[in-house]
Amino acid sequence: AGKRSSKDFIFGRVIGEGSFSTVYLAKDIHTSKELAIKVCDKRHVIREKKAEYIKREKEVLNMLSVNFKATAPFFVKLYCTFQDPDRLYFTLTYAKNGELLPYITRVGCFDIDCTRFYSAEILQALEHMHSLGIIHRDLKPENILLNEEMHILITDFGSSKILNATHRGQDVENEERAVRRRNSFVGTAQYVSPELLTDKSASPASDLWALGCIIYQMVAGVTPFHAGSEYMIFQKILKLDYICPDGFSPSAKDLVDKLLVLESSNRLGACDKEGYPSIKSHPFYQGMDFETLHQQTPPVIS
Ligand SMILES: NC(=O)Nc1ccc2c(c1)=C(Cc1cc(-c3cccc(C(=O)NCCN4CCCCC4)c3)c[nH]1)C(=O)N=2
Repeated sequence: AGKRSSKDFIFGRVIGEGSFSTVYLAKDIHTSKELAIKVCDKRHVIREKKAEYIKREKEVLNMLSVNFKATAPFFVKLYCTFQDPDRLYFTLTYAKNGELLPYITRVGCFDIDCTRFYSAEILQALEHMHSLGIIHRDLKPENILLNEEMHILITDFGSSKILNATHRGQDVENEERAVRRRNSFVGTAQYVSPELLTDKSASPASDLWALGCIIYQMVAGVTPFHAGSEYMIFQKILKLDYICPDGFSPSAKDLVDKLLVLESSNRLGACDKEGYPSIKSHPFYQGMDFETLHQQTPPVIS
């Protein structure tokens, strides 16, 4: 098939809103397949100087589909991109059951089986992403989607970072640190790691911090750091000011306490060489078979 255009699709309702994109449910008129199409307004992207983020998202989505891993199929796919004079279009996987967030809030909090299963799928996805040098940097339940079979699909790589494999000299490091200081990017307040707030240096351990926040949220029904303003949330993060309420599973608390560590290199898994064996071997995941998660029937969220 030649280059696609918006004429190849029937656009339906809005199923997602980003700061400079809108996601529509759409149907491919040739195959009747349902898709999600992320549409970016070119003028808005240019005015907000976000072209770099758009390019990065496309690069990361292509890396993830070229390096597909059967035991970690936990990412939206990018099928094709096209543009017209005013907009950019990304055709992506449609996740029929939408975002993970409403499932957590609707039932108040997850039981231990659901928390173990869904945090294990997120960990499996992080292991694969990080093995490719990709850091998500804005991991949160709104960016974790659920397909028809209720398995996760991670999305929104607009804030991600790709670590380059080549060795960098100190001068490059200094220059990059200067760029970071100018770089205003931080993720979503409740899930942002301390290092992103202080010296803007993101590492794969920044996603492990977000995983800790998400596990806490699944067990407690609320995020560990919450306050009336982003500024107050940041203060709580930098002081590690959170508590696990009574009744919080002791093994989940032990795991959360080992991920929500201010010094990124001291987080559980941060020093693992390949993947995250020290997180996978934590008692909270006792008996979990990470390699076959995608073939397991997810526990019913109730
Ligand atoms: N920033 C981004 O990249 N955003 C993206 C990218 C790709 C993508 C994306 C967002 C998607 C978002 C999405 C949203 C939804 C959705 C929106 C609103 C309602 C529902 C819905 O009702 N689903 C049925 C399950 N509900 C869930 C909530 C409790 C009641 C039952 C789904 C389905 N898929 C998607 O399917 N594919």
